[in-house]
Amino acid sequence: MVLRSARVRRANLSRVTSETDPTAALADAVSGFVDGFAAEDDVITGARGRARELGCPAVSPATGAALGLLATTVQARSVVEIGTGTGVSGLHLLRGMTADGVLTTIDWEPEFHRAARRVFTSAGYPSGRVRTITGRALDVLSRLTAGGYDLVFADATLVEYRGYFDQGVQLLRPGGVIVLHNVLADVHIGEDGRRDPELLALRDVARTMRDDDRLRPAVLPLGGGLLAAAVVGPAT
Ligand SMILES: C[S@@+](CC[C@H](N)C(=O)[O-])C[C@H]1O[C@@H](n2cnc3c(N)ncnc32)[C@H](O)[C@@H]1O
Repeated sequence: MVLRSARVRRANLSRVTSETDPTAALADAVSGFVDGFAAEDDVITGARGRARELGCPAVSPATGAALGLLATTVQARSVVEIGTGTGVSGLHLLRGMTADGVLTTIDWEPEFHRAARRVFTSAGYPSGRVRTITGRALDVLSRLTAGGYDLVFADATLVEYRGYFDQGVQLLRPGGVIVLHNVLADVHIGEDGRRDPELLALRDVARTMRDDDRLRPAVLPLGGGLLAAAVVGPAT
C-alpha cells in the first residue's frame, strides 16, 4: 500500500538520521514517549495486528488517545467516523464517548467492516453502540442527519478531504468537532514546490478550515497529524 511504504521509508530515514543527528534522536525519543504514554490494551493490540495482516494503516497510539480525549471533552454521544479500517480509531472514540453513545463508522471494504465488528464485539460493545455503513464515504455522508453529531473523524482518501470537511461540518451541532487525520504524513504539507493532488487537496482543506469564521481550528502534530476544528458559529 502506498501510504504504508512511504511511512516505512520515512521510518528508515529517521533511523538513519537519528544515529548521526541529535535533533532527530530527540524527535525519536519524544515520539517514543508520546506513543508509549498512550497505553493500549489487548483488544486494541489485537485490532492493530489485524490491521497489519490486512494492510490497513491504523492511527498511532497517541492519535487514538487524542481522539478519546476529544470525544470525552465534547461528551460525544453521536460520532461519525470515515475510514473504519479494523477498528483501532473506533475503539479509542468509543472509549471517549458517553456510555449510550453510538459510533457511525463508514468504510467501502466489507472485509474491514467484518474485522472491525469482531473487534468491537470482543471489546464488549453491543451492536447497538456501533453502526457500520459499507459504502463510498461521500455518498454515505450526504444521507446522514445535518446537525445530529458531536464529532466527525476522517481517516480515508486524502483527495476527498475537502468533501469530507464540507459535508462533515454540516453534520455537527454547535460546539461539535471535526478532525482530519494524516494531514502531515506522506505528502509533506509544508514542503514548497510540490503539486501532487493529495498535497493540493490537503492545502485546500487546511486553508478552508483556517479561514472559516464558524470554526476554531488547530493542527495537532501527533502521529500522521490531525487537523481539527470546533464549530463556534452556526454550521448549518
Ligand atoms: C487508514 S485506514 C483507516 C484506519 C482506521 N481509522 C484505524 O485507525 O483503524 C483508511 C480506511 O478508509 C477506507 N476508505 C478509503 N477511502 C474511502 C472512501 N472513499 N469511502 C469509504 N471508505 C474509504 C479504506 O478502506 C480504509 O479502511
